[in-house]
Amino acid sequence: MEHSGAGFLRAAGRLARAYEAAGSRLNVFYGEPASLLGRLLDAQPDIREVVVHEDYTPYAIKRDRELKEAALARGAAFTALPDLSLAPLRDFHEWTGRQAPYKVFTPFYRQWRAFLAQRHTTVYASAVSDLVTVDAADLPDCALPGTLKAAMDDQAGQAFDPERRLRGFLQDALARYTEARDAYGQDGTSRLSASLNRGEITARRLYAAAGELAPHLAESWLRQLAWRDFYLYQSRMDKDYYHYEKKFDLSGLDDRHFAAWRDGKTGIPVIDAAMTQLNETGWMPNRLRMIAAMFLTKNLRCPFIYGERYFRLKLSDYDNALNRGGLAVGLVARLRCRAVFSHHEPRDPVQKVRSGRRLFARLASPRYD
Ligand SMILES: Cc1cc2nc3c(=O)[nH]c(=O)nc-3n(C[C@H](O)[C@H](O)[C@H](O)COP(=O)(O)OP(=O)(O)OC[C@H]3O[C@@H](n4cnc5c(N)ncnc54)[C@H](O)[C@@H]3O)c2cc1C
Repeated sequence: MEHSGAGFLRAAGRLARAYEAAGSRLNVFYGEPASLLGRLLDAQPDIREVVVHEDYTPYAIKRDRELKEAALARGAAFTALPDLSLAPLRDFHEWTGRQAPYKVFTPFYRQWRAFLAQRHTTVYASAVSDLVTVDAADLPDCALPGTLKAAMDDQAGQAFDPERRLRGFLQDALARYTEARDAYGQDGTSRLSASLNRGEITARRLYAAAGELAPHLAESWLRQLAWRDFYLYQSRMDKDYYHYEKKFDLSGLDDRHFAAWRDGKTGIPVIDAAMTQLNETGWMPNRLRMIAAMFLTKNLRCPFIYGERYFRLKLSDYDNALNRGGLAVGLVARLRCRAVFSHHEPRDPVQKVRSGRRLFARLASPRYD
């Protein structure tokens, strides 16, 4: 199973055990979401409201529309909370007073900081023990299949606590973050992306904790959280975001070198080390994701969708909007705006990765010793 899927199920398992410890129950069903919800509401007429977290991928938008229809058809209210991003994106866009959405990061970032300074939404205060749950175990034919159940019951990483990781990072590592985040031989970033993406901790909590524990140090870290919001914003506002491959002509590109890239056999140490790290651990630091994606699309001239699909299978923190943003931005920028593309591109990429980046290559891939 994919790294990110397994991670999601393990996180769901941790949540189920937290409910159990609080004397209640997390009900998990397997099947087509809207039809399951309909069956659940029919079986439990006391449920008056269905609450979900807003999500912006094409699949999620369609799923949530169908869930809403199923709820309303049975007289239950439907509420979608906009808490995936740090700034609620619809409110933010209205607040800016703009017609056209931002397409460039820096002006977006300036307004985003100003918006948060004025209107930061605080973290929800409810704990698992505050929530009332029902026992819906008798809904027939919708138990998790065995492999998914096993992944949910897998207690590897049981002790992982995103809140503890967050506090540890803010107290011990944030002071070095600006230098360390691109020094990929070190472990200088928070490693909270997977927890954020599967909803174990929210961006709001990160923002609040940074304000409490290290306000004077947090700017360059908040800038990275702004990138996350920027891609989520683009994914909502840009109607082509999930369809660039249909919009642009990729016919001049080809996949001849994709297998070498995927298997870490390009002969360029830093690329091979980065891909080896990904293949063996499900992780790759941000700067290496940028370099590996650029190398695939620009140097090897491979369509970005190959890299996108491969990262989807392998990244433990895979997220559709962020992965597509990271990968497609090079392509779109190259087609629309050369200056932005060049900004990310080393002047002579092959030379630069060959000369300057051997340390990481040796750490992650001993065959380069
Ligand atoms: C090609 C490519 C693919 C990517 N795919 C994903 C993906 O599938 N899932 C994913 O979560 N991130 C993705 N990113 C963004 C980024 O690489 C990761 O979020 C980051 O490496 C996570 O490490 P961290 O939690 O230690 O981040 P930190 O440096 O501690 O940053 C804090 C948080 O800010 C956000 N963030 C940091 N850098 C970026 C960035 N460049 N873009 C957007 N958000 C960012 C993340 O949510 C991160 O957890 C991708 C980037 C590229 C270039």
